Amino acid sequence: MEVKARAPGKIILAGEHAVVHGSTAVAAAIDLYTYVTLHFPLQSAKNNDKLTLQLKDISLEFSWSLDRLKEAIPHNSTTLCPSKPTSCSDQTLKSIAVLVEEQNIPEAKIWLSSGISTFLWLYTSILGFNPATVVINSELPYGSGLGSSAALSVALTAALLASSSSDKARSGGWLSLDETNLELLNKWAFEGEKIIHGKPSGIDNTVSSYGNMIKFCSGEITRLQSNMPLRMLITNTRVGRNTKALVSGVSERKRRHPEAMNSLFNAVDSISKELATIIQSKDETSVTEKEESIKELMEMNQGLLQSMGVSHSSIETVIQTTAKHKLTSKLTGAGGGGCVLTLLPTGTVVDKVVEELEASGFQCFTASIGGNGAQICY
Ligand SMILES: Nc1ncnc2c1ncn2[C@@H]1O[C@H](COP(=O)(O)OP(=O)(O)O)[C@@H](O)[C@H]1O
Ligand SMILES: C[C@@](O)(CCOP(=O)(O)O)CC(=O)O
Ligand SMILES: [Mg+2]
Repeated sequence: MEVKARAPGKIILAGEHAVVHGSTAVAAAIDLYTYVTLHFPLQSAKNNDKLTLQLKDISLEFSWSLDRLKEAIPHNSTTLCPSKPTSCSDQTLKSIAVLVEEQNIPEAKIWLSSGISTFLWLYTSILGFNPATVVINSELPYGSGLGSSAALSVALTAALLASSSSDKARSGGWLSLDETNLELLNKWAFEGEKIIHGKPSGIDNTVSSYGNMIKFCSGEITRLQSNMPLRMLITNTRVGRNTKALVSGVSERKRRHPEAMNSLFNAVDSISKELATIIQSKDETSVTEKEESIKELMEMNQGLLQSMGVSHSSIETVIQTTAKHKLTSKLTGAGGGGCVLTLLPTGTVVDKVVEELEASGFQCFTASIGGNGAQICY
């Protein structure tokens, strides 16, 4: 039996980092996905005593005996409760880290460790110690601000919950989830993000679960209906970084300068709320006027992110390059490298700016904004 799921990456239009500290943020799904396929062996099959993880686009495979997993991860199979999202305790995370270390991940790919830990926690928490081969394939760049960690947690959880549900009539295509299942999915995915992000806000897994565009503040979700064209150029600086470390760095700066940092967070909150209002507005304001306001809000948000200490010279190079073409850019996601968003006002011709950015070694692409959320396929 086989179950598939997919979940999108995302861009944060405004509010990253501040959203971890209770400010409003605006995010949208993009049409780059992480795919998860669960293959369950027949009872009679010889390999039905292990759990195998295949990371297709990275060409790596990991395998654990079910007995080894039972030793390390304290799950009582009789109390397995997929309907009750549970955090991975520090103690269990340490045991899971040993299971990951035993796999001898190549040094150059050691950044995978937290993703594999998330996989082990979510798999055993939702499906228990059952044999399977889990194949994961992603279109998203890793550690680049496009929410690959959230897409992993959401797609994996969607496949696991789908495989544990009773009605598995062949769907013949991608099916979206109902509100009840989306809520459960999002809560489990948030537990996965905690392992990778340390202290996630929840916006990434939420927009990956629900799709489209959302306004998010301390767990409160508002679905946004855009009433204007929004085209963004995404430039990957190809500078790797770690969201958990960057998020922790902002928290440390807040500990050292609480009042100043809270003022920054309040300013970001206002920017995100104004952005959401502009995107949804149906008044007679022209698209050009709305685009000019959005450019200004992006510029202000970028300045505040610099003050939080999460910009990077590569990001500044993209910003300066696009500014020469009268375009406005801001980092998206955790920063410190990763991806940069550039607003493309109606009628913008991007050839020249893309040529200049790629000549600097950056990778440019446009992704459609506000697509599907998590989907399953039997
Ligand atoms: N398909 C995947 N397979 C395994 N691990 C993944 C996958 N996608 C993401 N990850 C994990 O998530 C980490 C990147 O998450 P993060 O630092 O939050 O950056 P971002 O979410 O912007 O990509 C990777 O280092 C890896 O541990
Ligand atoms: C920095 C933050 O606001 C977004 C992180 O995005 P990403 O993992 O870099 O794609 C963290 C969070 O909201 O959990
Ligand atoms: Mg992430």
